[in-house]
Amino acid sequence: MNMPLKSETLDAQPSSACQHRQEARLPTAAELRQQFPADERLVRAIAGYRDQIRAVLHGQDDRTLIVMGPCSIHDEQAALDYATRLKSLADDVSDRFLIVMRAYLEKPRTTVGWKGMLYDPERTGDGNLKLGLERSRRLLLALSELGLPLATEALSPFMMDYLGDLVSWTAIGARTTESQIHREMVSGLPMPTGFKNGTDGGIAVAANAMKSAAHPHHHMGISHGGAPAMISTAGNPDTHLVLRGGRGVTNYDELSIAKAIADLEKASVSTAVMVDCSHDNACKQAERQVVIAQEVMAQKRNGNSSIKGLMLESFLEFGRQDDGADLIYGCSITDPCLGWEQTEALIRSL
Ligand SMILES: O=C[C@H](O)[C@H](O)COP(=O)(O)O
Ligand SMILES: C=C(OP(=O)(O)O)C(=O)O
Repeated sequence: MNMPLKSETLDAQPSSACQHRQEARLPTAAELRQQFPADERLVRAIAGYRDQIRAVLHGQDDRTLIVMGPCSIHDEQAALDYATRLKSLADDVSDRFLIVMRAYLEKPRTTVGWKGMLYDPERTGDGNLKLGLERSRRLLLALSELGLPLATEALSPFMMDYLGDLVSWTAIGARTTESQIHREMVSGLPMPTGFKNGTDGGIAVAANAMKSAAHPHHHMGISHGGAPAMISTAGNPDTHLVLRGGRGVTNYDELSIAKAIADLEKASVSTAVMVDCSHDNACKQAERQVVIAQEVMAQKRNGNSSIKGLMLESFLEFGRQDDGADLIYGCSITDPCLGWEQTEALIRSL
């Protein structure tokens, strides 16, 4: 049975090829960037943010990198409101902390679920990548205009071609750190990148990922102009581990961090570590992030110079809600987040 095709479909496929999929044209990365361009001033600012993050990771800047913001963005206005507050806080604490906003547009799912604004901006379940790409790029431009460095999770290997010029730090998630395709992609990325430990808590996959991503690769891809291409990458020297716990076991305590650093040393990769205070470290209880962040910062103050950063999931309102009618403004529809008051109090207390 052939599925009915939506508008702007591609040329007819041989019948055996179209039984299980349909295709709809998307703008090329070059087209989207041309439609929503980043001006010279923004490009320079983003290059500067990336350099600052590198300096923290390589120990030339003593500040702590904090990647913080909503688990996912579903409402542009709420993201902008959050960013406005965050920018003012970031400026106040800029002598101690380099704050980067989580502007996560893609969500990796354990099985199925909403995959983020990029895929399904109207959350109908039908998917609309064309609109998702446009809204995502417009939002990243608007957030960048506020003067904040931005972070994403790089899930689709094609996303960075569309949006990567607006991103200062990115993560490869726990579910994809072992993927060769993601390691190849990181090898060609112009920004510092954190590899999460695996969902089982394993550090070796992240250490292997860092090794692989530091190397040049040749891989299949799509050019900015939209043609199939062999992509050749130079290797990314600015990767690091993100500890996020695994299988309900945390890994932010002194012993776990020391063990992770020893594993990184053994693998001869960077020992720079960021602790994700959420996910399995918080056992999905957002409020736990507060004590975790305080404990990790105490370890750093006590001399653990490998600890370079924290990740926090935070939004305007505490907790999470199921998607549907009558949504609470500024409350996560994926993982639970700290609310703004708690977030601000935490950062100032650190
Ligand atoms: O960060 C968000 C989630 O932890 C991740 O996307 C997995 O979500 P799920 O287990 O609800 O699918
Ligand atoms: C999905 C995320 O994290 P992890 O890959 O650690 O589950 C995230 O940070 O949003």
